[in-house]
Amino acid sequence: MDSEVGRLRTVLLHRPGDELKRLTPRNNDTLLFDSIPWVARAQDEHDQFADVLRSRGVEVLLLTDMLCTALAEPAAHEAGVRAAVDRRRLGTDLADVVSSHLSSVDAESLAHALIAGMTFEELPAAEGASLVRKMNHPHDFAIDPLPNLLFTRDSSVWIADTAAVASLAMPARRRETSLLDLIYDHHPRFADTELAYGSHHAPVEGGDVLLLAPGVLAIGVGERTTAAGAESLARSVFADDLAHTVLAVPITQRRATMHLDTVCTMVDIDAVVMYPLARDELIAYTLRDDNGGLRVDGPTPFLTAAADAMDIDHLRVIDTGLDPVTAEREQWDDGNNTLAIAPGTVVGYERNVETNARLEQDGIEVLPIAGSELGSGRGGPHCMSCPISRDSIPYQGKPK
Ligand SMILES: NC(=O)NCCC[C@H](N)C(=O)O
Repeated sequence: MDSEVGRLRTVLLHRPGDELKRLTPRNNDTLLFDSIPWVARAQDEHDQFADVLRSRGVEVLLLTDMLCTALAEPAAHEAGVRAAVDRRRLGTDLADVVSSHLSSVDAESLAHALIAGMTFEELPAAEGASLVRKMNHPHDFAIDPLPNLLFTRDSSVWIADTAAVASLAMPARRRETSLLDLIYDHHPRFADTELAYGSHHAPVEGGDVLLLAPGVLAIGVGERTTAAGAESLARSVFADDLAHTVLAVPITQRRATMHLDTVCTMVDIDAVVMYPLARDELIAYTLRDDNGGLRVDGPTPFLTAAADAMDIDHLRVIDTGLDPVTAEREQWDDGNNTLAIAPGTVVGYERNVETNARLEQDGIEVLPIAGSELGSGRGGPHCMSCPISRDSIPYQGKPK
């Protein structure tokens, strides 16, 4: 997979489940949701998203199904139990109880515990006293839920035929990558898949990684991905021959712009939808391999650096919204966060009326989906999808 826009063949989604039912007004900020979603409606909206993709010939893999299949293998089941049980939180006695309970349950129940977490009152009864059990409220989490698993773009990103497991920055999301490790290591579908990066490296989240063109990556550096992460992913993709140029793009460190894909996504081979303020302000450092070392040039304006690296005259930019206020509102509601399913065809939230109209005016087909509940986690179609296979795009470079 060498672009963000080649015809989408296979994508990994996560249909939200009981983990969303764990959100309360007391924990939603820590768990990175802006409000408490209506879970059944969020599931309907997600089903509609998956159906739109299927109707266009995309194979949709669901993370829970993939995890259950992976966990059917005994080694994966053991690794899953280890990933669920935090001995520092539970203490030795209770950790042993929880481990032995989870070791005895089937793959579906273990997957449920890994995704939806477990409260203290849901733990199995056991002989003997546990101070930890006594001193925690029954509704406290013994295993944290993972409501942000919905945003499969962030936990892993495919570059060429390689799956790069991310290194997530926020404590509420860190354990997600252990589930991706289980799937990529143990699901038969990925037996021959090369793996890259991983959670032991400096922070990189997939929503910051955009495949601008074959061999060209842009990596946002901001609230989630650090400069060390961008440098380390650049070294890794150069060493594996997955890219020749990486653009490290500083983005404002705040929630509205937590990832590069919140301000810019590709909608065609040579076009992006972009937040106007970002268009004027974004810069990029250009990283290339220098005989095993790194060469860093710039900064230069992002759009110039991108066109140079992509070897095209210029990158077409379609603005979010109509006026600055509409643009700000629609950027917040993920108007920029489109998922391309082919060059010039994208999925976008229906609520971003002005941005979608601009896209259509510029010849981009928009397949609208509802997102009133899904959007409460602050992520759109691009965040909610991890493309695994796309057709190659025709070479766009200028004739030499
Ligand atoms: N690529 C993205 O922008 N993903 C959205 C992630 C939203 C999630 N609630 C988070 O804060 O990480």
